[in-house]
Amino acid sequence: MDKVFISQLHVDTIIGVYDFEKESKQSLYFDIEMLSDIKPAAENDDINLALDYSKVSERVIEHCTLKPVELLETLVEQLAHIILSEFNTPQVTIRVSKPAAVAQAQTVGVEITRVKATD
Ligand SMILES: Nc1nc2c(c(=O)[nH]1)N=C([C@H](O)[C@@H](O)CO)CN2
Repeated sequence: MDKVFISQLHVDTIIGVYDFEKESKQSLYFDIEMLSDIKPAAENDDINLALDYSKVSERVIEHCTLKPVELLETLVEQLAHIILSEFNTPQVTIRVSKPAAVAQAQTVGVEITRVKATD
């Protein structure tokens, strides 16, 4: 199937295990890939038939700045659930990077792939 993707979506938010991390925002970067049949949107040239990456981006930013969590794992599981339940995609892969977390590394993070539950 085709994919709609978002690359390096930047969100500043409170995230982390340690006390000092709960006092100031840190940068997270999201790479998101969503399976999508793009043919209906392409054939009709209609945004209403497309998986709108702008709306997904807005929703991710909104959620990240709502209620702080400690782990990247918690955040990406929440986001995968939101994307699969609110948008027309059967599978999402989310990779989140936290570049300031480990000084000796370029970046660190977590990646998950989740599929929509079938009835
Ligand atoms: N697998 C994970 N490991 C770590 C996380 C995390 O969210 N997932 N978080 C931290 C701390 O918050 C760290 O970012 C502070 O430097 C450590 N390990």
